[in-house]
Amino acid sequence: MTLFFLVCLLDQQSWQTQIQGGSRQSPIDIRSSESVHDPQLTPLSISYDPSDCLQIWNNGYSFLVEFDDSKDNSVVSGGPLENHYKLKQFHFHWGAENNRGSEHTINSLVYPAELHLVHWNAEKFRTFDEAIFSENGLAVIGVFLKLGRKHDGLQKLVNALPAVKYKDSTVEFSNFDPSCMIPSCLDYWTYPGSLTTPPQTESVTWVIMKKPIEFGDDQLSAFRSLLFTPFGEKLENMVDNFRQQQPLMNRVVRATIL
Ligand SMILES: NS(=O)(=O)c1ccc(NC(=O)NCCCCO)cc1
Ligand SMILES: [Zn+2]
Repeated sequence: MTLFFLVCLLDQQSWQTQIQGGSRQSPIDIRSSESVHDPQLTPLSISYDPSDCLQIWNNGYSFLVEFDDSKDNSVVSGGPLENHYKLKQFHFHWGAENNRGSEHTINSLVYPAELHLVHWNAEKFRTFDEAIFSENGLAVIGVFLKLGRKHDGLQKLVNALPAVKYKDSTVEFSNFDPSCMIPSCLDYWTYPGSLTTPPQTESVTWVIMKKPIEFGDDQLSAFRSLLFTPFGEKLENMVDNFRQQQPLMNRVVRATIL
């Protein structure tokens, strides 16, 4: 009987591959005991220029804080990355309730929210849109958020959210340093994956920070007060904008031992 169920499971996973057309989809559940400590993983080098910050855009799925990627001032390199990658935007995923919200999970532990800092390989590709569809095109840093003390650095962003309540709204937003949302401990997991929303292209090197940052209940409530819907349409709160975990398939998650 066991062999029968094993065959069904493998068939189901191969079926999922056929349906989703991918063998390296994101997010995943990271099983820390199965991750491989890789001594060759160097620390990440993260350098952001607050003056590159341009605007906030409610795209009807999350709110994106967008950066000027025409210069080389806001970049990440090192760690698992062969090249330097430019910051394009950052956004969050969160739940309607505190027991869900993050896309990645750690040993099935869910956080109430997850930050994604989206970077593209400016050494190999000319534009972000080209990089999205290319191997080694993107590097996304994931940071978990847990409820606790108010995050002072995040408050400037929270105060601007009412201006982008509705889908397709934008507001000018400048002089914000995303470094304030990087944990002081730079330990991370890394694995090859995909975008978690369409086009879900398998072009992402994921770097998931091991330690969460803290933010306050009121700050999470401000996220939940955004709307999926445009002005004049039925009010639908922007919540539960996360994807379910995907099969690990034939992948290894590597971990630092900083
Ligand atoms: N959640 S995630 O994996 O970090 C992610 C990041 C970017 C995107 N997509 C994106 O930036 N698209 C901009 C335009 C796509 C095609 O032109 C989707 C998901
Ligand atoms: Zn995301």
